[in-house]
Amino acid sequence: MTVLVTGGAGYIGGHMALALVDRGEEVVVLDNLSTGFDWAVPRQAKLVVGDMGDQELVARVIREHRVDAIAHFAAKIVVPESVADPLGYYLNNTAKSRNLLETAVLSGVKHFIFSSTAAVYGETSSEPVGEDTPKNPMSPYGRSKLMTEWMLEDAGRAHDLRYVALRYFNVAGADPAGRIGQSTPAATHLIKVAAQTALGQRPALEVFGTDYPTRDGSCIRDYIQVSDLANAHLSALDHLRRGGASLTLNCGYGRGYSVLEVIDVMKRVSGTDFPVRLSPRRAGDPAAIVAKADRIRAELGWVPQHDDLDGIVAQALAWERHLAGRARAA
Ligand SMILES: NC(=O)c1ccc[n+]([C@@H]2O[C@H](COP(=O)([O-])OP(=O)(O)OC[C@H]3O[C@@H](n4cnc5c(N)ncnc54)[C@H](O)[C@@H]3O)[C@@H](O)[C@H]2O)c1
Ligand SMILES: O=c1ccn([C@@H]2O[C@H](COP(=O)(O)OP(=O)(O)O[C@H]3O[C@H](CO)[C@H](O)[C@H](O)[C@H]3O)[C@@H](O)[C@H]2O)c(=O)[nH]1
Repeated sequence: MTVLVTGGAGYIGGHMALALVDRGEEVVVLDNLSTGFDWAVPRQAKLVVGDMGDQELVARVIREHRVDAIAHFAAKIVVPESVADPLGYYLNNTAKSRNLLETAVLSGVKHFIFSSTAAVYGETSSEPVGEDTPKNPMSPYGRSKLMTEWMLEDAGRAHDLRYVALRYFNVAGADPAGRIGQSTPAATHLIKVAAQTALGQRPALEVFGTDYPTRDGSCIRDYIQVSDLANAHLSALDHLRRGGASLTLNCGYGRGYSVLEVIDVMKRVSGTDFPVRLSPRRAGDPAAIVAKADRIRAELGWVPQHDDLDGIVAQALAWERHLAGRARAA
């Protein structure tokens, strides 16, 4: 039995590939390396460089590696880019996911895990956000993901395929053992950008909006550590292999931190008082989004191990230092 990890050369897929090989699973990664890195794939996993929408290639990989489950991470993930290039996002994230799903069904793969996102909810009035909250995605990125959830739901009803769709909240941190982390140089995620600023790689950290209706005026997010998230996928895989029913679950800790609170933690953990600029709101940012996080614990028995913002920030910082060392050595 082999798990096919699409997007396994990327940030979160790479942590999943690592979590799988760490517990002795056979893993094949399929990645087109558009934002991923071949060196991020664990050496015990096989890397196939190619496109997840290429049905001939995917069918061959499934056959040759006797794939029994697909963990589908491959996607374009930058919200403002999706606003500028919606059709590119619908092609890569929705149309190619359709192809992948069809290949899975035709090839007899019965277990499918999908990387969805809290971006499917959009601006919400309820806090924390439960899985049944009405979906109102604010960007083509969020819509491209919601459409894939719908395809999964329909395909699951029509075919012998069960799935777990995991809606990640804000993913951050790195492998606690320091083997991999978030490596995209132009990443826009707050904790990564704050780590780069603390190391002097950026002149200042911008706070996008301080006039939100929140406790300190800045946006509130639920930051989930990336290996905890990978472990949630392992639990999802075990659930499906046990014959469990299809599920759609939030992945978050159920607690929110504001942008200003995250900055304080980064300053304290790094010991650097880096410059911070108060800037206007960034388009498309909801004021607050925090997971209602009980369903995943009940359904999968998932128990987070790294629910600690100081630790998450320290991991992000350590990984950024590692990347700077790599760049100097290159
Ligand atoms: N990072 C977050 O905070 C976050 C939050 C919610 C959901 N997600 C979802 O998690 C998944 C992984 O995100 P990430 O942060 O690791 O991003 P990432 O950019 O690091 O990883 C995506 C990987 O997919 C690959 N890829 C993209 N299109 C492909 C294609 N057509 N064929 C083959 N490979 C392709 C890229 O090369 C890359 O390695 C995505 O589906 C994303 O929507 C991420
Ligand atoms: O330099 C920065 C970067 C971010 N922020 C703020 O920090 C918060 C978090 O922003 P991120 O860019 O880190 O994350 P988002 O909440 O925008 O989005 C992330 O989580 C979403 C789910 O909630 C989606 O899945 C999306 O793919 C993923 O990037 C936002 O209020 C943003 O305005 C800043 O103030 N300055």
